Amino acid sequence: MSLLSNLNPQQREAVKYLDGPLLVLAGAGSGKTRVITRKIAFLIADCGYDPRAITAVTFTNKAAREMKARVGELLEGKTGQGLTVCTFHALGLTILRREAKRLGYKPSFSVLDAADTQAILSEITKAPDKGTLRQAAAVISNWKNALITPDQAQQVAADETERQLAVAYRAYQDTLRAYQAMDFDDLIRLPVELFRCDAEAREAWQNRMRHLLVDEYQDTNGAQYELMKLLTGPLGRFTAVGDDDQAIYAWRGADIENLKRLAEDYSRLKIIPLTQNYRSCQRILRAANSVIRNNPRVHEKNLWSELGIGDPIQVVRCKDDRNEAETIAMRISAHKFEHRTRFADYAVLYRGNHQARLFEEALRAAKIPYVLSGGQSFFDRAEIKDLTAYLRLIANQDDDPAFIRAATSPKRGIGPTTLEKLGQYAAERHCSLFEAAFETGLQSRMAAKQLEPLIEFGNFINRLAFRAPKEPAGRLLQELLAAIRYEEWLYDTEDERAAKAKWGNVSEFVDWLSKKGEEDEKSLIELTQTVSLMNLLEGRDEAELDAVRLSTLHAAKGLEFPHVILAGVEEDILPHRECQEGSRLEEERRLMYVGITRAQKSLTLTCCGKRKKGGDWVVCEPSRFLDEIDSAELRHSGQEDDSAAAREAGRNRLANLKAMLAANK
Ligand SMILES: Nc1ncnc2c1ncn2[C@@H]1O[C@H](COP(=O)(O)OP(=O)(O)OP(=O)(O)O)[C@@H](O)[C@H]1O
Ligand SMILES: [Mg+2]
Repeated sequence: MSLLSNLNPQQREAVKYLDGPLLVLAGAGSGKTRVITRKIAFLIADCGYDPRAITAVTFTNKAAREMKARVGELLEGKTGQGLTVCTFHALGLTILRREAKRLGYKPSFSVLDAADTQAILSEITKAPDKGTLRQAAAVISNWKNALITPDQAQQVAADETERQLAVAYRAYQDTLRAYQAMDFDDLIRLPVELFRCDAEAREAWQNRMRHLLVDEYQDTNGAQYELMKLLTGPLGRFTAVGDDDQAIYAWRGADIENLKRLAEDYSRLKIIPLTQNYRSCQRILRAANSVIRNNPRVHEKNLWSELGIGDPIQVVRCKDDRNEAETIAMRISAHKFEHRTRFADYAVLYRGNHQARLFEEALRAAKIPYVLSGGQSFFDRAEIKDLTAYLRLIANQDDDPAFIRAATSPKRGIGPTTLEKLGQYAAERHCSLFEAAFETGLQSRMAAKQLEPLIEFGNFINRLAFRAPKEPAGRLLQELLAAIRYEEWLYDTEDERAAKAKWGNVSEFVDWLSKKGEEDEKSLIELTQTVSLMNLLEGRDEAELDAVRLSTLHAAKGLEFPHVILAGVEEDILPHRECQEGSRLEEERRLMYVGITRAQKSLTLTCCGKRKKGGDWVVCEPSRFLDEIDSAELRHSGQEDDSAAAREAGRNRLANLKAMLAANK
């Protein structure tokens, strides 16, 4: 197969174009991601590029894995060895691992996740509640993403609150440095800082990278854009693809202005639009177009499709949230039976994580297998965080948060008083907790009973740290778990069911790390840094299960499913209660657009008459976005009609369905 077959003329042009910077600006399902995958294979197989000279950036680790696999298939045996496909953060991590020393870091620095950084910020700001803390974290993160230093933040601070935040920002950065730790924003910000002031490093990376491809460009932030510019040099050897109508990460610092900036910064920028949609039936596409038309748009796109008209879009009104979940489960069962599909053909998408619980319950009750994405990550579980604390400390003994967590789980006689004394001593000596534990000065301040477990713990970590660079990660982990008697501790402190579940997670984590260590030939230290990144947006690899996908709208970006159920299409949910006007409402509308355009063959929108919120019933109204779809495309049904006749009809349908399912067994 030619690498240029099954592409339309515009796609083909985009794949072949190598004369300068290129932006493919096009609507959902128009084949942007396909252009990237093909172009990578084309550069390697037809243009003779060394795979090591090509980097592609995707939005999630999962998307990266899929893209890499797809390129592998396209290359049909030709080797793509050395090709980099990863997220912006993983790319930053790769750069920093090699260049850490130039920035005054050791290569085994820690990567902190959001929970760790919030804990540090909470110490610094003494924020009275979670809301204030989150806000402080957001302001600082925005500064970092806009490449504003603590000094500059102090200068531009508009009022006393901002001035205080700027002071906190500096303290926060100093703390991270003392811990030899970086947060997610640093993974982008620091390479930019390096490349801006170190011409040698910059040129080395520019020479190494012959072409950079960026998917979902509309959701990059200022720092990511700067990194892309610095990496691709003045010639702008890149292909960016994106859709301004799908920009849904402004709340995390993404800046849609980056699309405009591209045209301003590169006078030679070539822009290729794509207009044919290959994903969705016409009705779905018309609905998507009619919703997004209500946003003021710079780039009008009128997507069309040849995939037939398709079924009307179902709007199902449910009595309440529980009934919504049950209705969805029932409809999936019935639809699957009728159309002989797979569970994996269905996705239930929703605005907020809290909506997932009822869907999980209903699917479980109906014996429908499901996978959850965008929810609480596997890596956020307490038992996994305990283990990663050990790993982080083994890699980097300056990491105080990891020290505290590892030293106290399982309990080993290092209590709060010991830690407080140790902390005071370390602060006076300007050293890490780990280092302080071994200092002779500490002995005069602590009883032997307190000191002993500290020294023992320190020696234990030292022994593992010595072996970590050389030995297989899996074996080391097994030994670690046995030595700290983690399983026993779980059974001592938790009830049996919880302990069993947690130990199951730990075992799975160890298997996962061992496998990854072998596959990628990575040491425990490198794996540890990667684990923090896994937290960012998604869970671990889901095996290829035949299961319904439960996902937030944000996490569904770039994906497609034959049958999509968009749940909770109600005022105060979608659009979200806090996003009722202006640019925030527009972002909600884009979220709705992203949701609709995930569907290939059928789309169902559900909404409830009332919902339980904090123990009380709240009356709900259908979303204004429903009114934006031409009513001729919609077919309404549901239980709003609570008459005896309607209930009777509902019961009959349920009985019929049960009979059908029984006959199918
Ligand atoms: N020329 C083509 N011929 C046939 N199928 C195509 C073509 N281009 C793309 N497709 C298919 O259309 C679907 C959508 O493509 P793709 O995911 O690349 O779109 P996209 O623009 O990246 O969408 P999104 O904006 O949602 O990320 C995929 O199933 C892809 O395989
Ligand atoms: Mg895509």
